[in-house]
Amino acid sequence: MSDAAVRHEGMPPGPGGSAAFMTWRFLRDRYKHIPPIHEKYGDTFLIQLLPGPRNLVVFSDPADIKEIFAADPSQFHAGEGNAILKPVMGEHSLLLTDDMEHTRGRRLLMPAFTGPSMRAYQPLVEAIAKVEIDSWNDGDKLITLDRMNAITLDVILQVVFGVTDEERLSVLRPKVNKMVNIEAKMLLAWSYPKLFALPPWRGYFKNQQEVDKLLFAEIAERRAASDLDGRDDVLSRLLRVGDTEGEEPLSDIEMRDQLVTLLLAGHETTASALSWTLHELGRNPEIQAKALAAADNGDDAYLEACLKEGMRLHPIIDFVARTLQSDQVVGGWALPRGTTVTPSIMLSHSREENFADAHLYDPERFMVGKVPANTWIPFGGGVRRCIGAAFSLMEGTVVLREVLQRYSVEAPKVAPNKLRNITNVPGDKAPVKLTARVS
Ligand code: HEM
Repeated sequence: MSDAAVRHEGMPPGPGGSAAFMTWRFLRDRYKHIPPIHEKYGDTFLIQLLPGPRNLVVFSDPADIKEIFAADPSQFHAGEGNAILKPVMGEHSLLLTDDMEHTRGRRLLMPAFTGPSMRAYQPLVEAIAKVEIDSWNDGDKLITLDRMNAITLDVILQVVFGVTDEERLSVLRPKVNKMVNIEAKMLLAWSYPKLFALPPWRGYFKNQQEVDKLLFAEIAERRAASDLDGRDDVLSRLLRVGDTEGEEPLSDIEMRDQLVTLLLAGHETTASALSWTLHELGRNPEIQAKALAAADNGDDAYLEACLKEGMRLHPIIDFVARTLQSDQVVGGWALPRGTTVTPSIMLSHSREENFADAHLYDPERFMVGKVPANTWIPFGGGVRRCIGAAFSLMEGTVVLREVLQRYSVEAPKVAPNKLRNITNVPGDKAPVKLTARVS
């Protein structure tokens, strides 16, 4: 038990009732169902979810969220909650591991995601965006989610995996696209392995084996490449780390698991953030006018603010989770071992005391020093904070700049939230009408 003071009796309040019904509501449309529960029960509440049922305590007060992110990671596990993804991501995935293996993965991966590396990735991201935008025309109805997904997939393949040869890319693209599309029914096979013998599960896993084969071949070839030291992609950087960090370098299987993790964690998330941002700019002409000027003047700070505000208003992932390995006092509540504590990103981002007129899209909030700590948390926090946060902000800013230099956008109607896999995407894929800008 931690030594923080207990301030409340028993478990936090919550809606009770059937766990099956709560689970169904949570999986189906939590964007609609969680806010009224928050309104009724306050900043901390308990919901029960299947299987189990297990207790999930949702937190939205910034002080409690700070406490969870700063807590001892050996007692607040994040990896075990993602175990369902093991058959795809692999047992060494950064998302799935805890304790020493997680610390090792983080230490080896981190250098590829810090400032100097970010600057090296920019020119290729820019080039990938330009190729996509060259295929657009004045007056087109652009399905932003699809087109942003095309860009972010190529960014992962070229900038992260380092595959730039067009012939290889055309083999990888459709296979990797199939792999990232993890529908709920695919997850069923992981609980009932006999399903693997039947279509569509058989097809999904055969495809995964083909992607793995290609990745192992790429890793082997790159290890032996004479130009490894001069290469800028993430895979090459990961192959170079090891000895200097005082760690065994990543093995081929670890490398494969981390690459698939970066693909699954970094592709659709960044595409959704971009799609929501273009949608909001298309709904707010005055803000868009500022963003167009920022794109023309190289004012990346304003473009980044547009992206951050898009992620605030439309959290791409709506909560993160930590499972208690021992009895703990969290936010003044004495919670038993096994409880899952979840900082709610969705509720944090909609707090009026932190974000006045929280329902409005207003990038100005992110212009230097205005957002209080632990209130804007789209990337989670603590030792598990998204390792790709700086990467996705760099990528998103570059793509926005390239798009807005060439086109203004107009969004016909408000897009609904839709959960796809675990990502909050615009339900109608956020179409916009493109108008070419005269340069
Ligand atoms: C808008 C884009 C993105 C969003 C909203 C996002 C969000 C998140 C969130 C909420 C977490 C969990 C953090 C926690 O538990 O506290 C996470 C973890 C992670 N993300 Fe991202 N992410 C994005 C882009 C990326 C990119 C581009 C990459 C890599 C190329 C990436 C790789 C990862 C990895 C490897 C983890 C696991 C970190 C760990 O457990 O130590 N993400 N991300």
